[in-house]
Amino acid sequence: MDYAIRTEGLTKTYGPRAAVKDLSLEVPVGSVFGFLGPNGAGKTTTIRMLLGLVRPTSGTATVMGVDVSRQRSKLSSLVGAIVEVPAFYMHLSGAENLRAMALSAGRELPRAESDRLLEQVGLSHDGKRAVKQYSLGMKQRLGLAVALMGDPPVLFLDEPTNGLDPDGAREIRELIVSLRQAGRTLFVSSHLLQEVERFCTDVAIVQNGELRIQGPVETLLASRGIELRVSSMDRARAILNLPAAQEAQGAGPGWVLTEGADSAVPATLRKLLQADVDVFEVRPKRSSLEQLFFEATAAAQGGLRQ
Ligand SMILES: Nc1ncnc2c1ncn2[C@@H]1O[C@H](COP(=O)(O)OP(=O)(O)OP(=O)(O)O)[C@@H](O)[C@H]1O
Repeated sequence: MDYAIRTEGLTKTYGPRAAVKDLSLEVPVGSVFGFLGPNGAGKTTTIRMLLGLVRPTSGTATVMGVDVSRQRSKLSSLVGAIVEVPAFYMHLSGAENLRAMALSAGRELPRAESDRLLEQVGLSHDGKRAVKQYSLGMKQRLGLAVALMGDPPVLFLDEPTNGLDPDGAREIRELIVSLRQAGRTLFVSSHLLQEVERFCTDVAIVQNGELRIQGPVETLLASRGIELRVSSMDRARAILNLPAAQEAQGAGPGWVLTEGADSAVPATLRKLLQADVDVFEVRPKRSSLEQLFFEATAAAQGGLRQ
């Protein structure tokens, strides 16, 4: 497995407090990696270290094989980032802003390239309008166009949908998926677990600067049994040998939960139907990131949280 980003024991302390503690991350090439955690968990500090903006207190981090502390000068061609909505020249157009930003970074941006960047972020038709007329979502997309200058293989987006309305957030999500399809790796920090579940391929959950869980979304949220909505819960439980009072784990009244894999569905249905128990719905019980997060953080707090 090739990793676009890898950290080992990454730590940043401010005075007596550790903002990030002993963090070891593995971000596969071509993934959309959700970096999740509540406010103050250490997400921004981690991103700043990975961008070479903050020096780690200890530990190592590489981006596309480049050590972020020792080879900082090589990082700029490898990464693009939006850490906050960038400060634009409000009276200039989107295209003019891109050219101005490129100039301030010491290079001329050919017209064809600014057109291509605007197209990539869905701003082709608005490139000539002044940025002061842009919505927050459009400004965020223009920020992404800035991050995409030089075509870096890795993009860092810190809370990219913060403050956006549902339409703006959806546009950013679609953009993230299309940027990944072009072969990039996207490292996306967020505290919005439900939202991230929709587009991330991999996630890490951090809390108080420490890693709680990481892995591919598909594996982490794998099926945890089968839920069936039946005409008689008592009889279904007796036939399937399920413990009584199982509602707490199931989806509520009328539903029973079996531990079988998806492949056990036909045999389970046959047993119930042969015993005259009607089955109205069958579905795999999947975990959600939210559930995973509460389980992971509760374990760290000695099981205090449900
Ligand atoms: N320059 C600094 N000096 C002192 N403490 C800091 C500094 N930067 C961050 N911290 C502290 O480190 C901890 C982690 O902050 P960080 O901003 O990385 O968290 P976050 O997960 O990005 O949170 P948010 O979602 O609120 O931005 C916080 O307790 C914060 O107060």
